[in-house]
Amino acid sequence: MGVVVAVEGLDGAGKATLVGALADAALRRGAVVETLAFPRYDADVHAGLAGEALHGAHGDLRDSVHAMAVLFALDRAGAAEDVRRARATQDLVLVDRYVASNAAYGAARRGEDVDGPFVAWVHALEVERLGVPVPDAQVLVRVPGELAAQRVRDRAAADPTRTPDGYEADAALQARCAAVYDQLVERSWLAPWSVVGAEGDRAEVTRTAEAMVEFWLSGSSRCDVASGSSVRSDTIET
Ligand SMILES: Nc1ncnc2c1ncn2[C@@H]1O[C@H](COP(=O)(O)OP(=O)(O)O)[C@@H](O)[C@H]1O
Ligand SMILES: Cc1cn([C@H]2C[C@H](O)[C@@H](COP(=O)(O)OP(=O)(O)O)O2)c(=O)[nH]c1=O
Repeated sequence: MGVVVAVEGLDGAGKATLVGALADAALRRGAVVETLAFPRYDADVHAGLAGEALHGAHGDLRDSVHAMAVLFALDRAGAAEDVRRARATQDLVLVDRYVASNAAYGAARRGEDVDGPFVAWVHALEVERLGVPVPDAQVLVRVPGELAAQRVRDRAAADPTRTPDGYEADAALQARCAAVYDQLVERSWLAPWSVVGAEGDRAEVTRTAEAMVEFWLSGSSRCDVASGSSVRSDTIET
């Protein structure tokens, strides 16, 4: 039975970069690894519609916080079997955005905090009703909002297919979302969290990834990280 780890954070935080480093670290350790990413824009019609709505299509669809969250949730429901199979056959399953993205972005859009109705609604919808598998651990890639926004702008400048979507272009939303993510961590919402800064260089990302993979795959009770690394894992439990 493998470990399912969801990697979360703002747009441009460095999630995909960390997922890549975690996968490399696990492979170097001889582990069998699978990587998934949500939304699955190309593989799932619900995600496809949500992605198009984020870029202004489908009338007022984007205006509805709940409608957008239902689409993202149905995308995950459609992948639930894949996640269960991966957990059964792999040592480590890395998921770039998962249920907590819906909780953080939806609550932020509604101006709610972690105790508001939206976060509870996401849990009831995705976990209790749709049967989306609960992850074993979650990682918040936490960087200052301005750095994440700059990375989104740089990415768009380098790749015209990555124009910022409606959420990415909304700095106030990203700031509220960062606050909700911090509350989700504080509450150990859904599963234990660890927090990683991604402001350092690539070598530091690699060191951090190696320490985290060692922790998950060894099942040790605490995560020893080289000094200078920015991982905070006191919320990890085994
Ligand atoms: N630790 C880091 N140091 C410097 N640049 C980074 C780091 N992590 C990510 N980046 C860069 O920031 C941008 C966004 O990273 P990415 O992993 O795609 O973020 P996300 O998946 O959270 O949107 C990319 O151009 C990436 O190369
Ligand atoms: C997966 C997911 C994403 N989102 C939001 C977060 C992002 O701002 C946006 C798009 O996801 P994102 O991961 O940024 O996709 P990409 O970088 O490929 O465009 O959707 C949710 O609100 N709920 C979810 O369940």
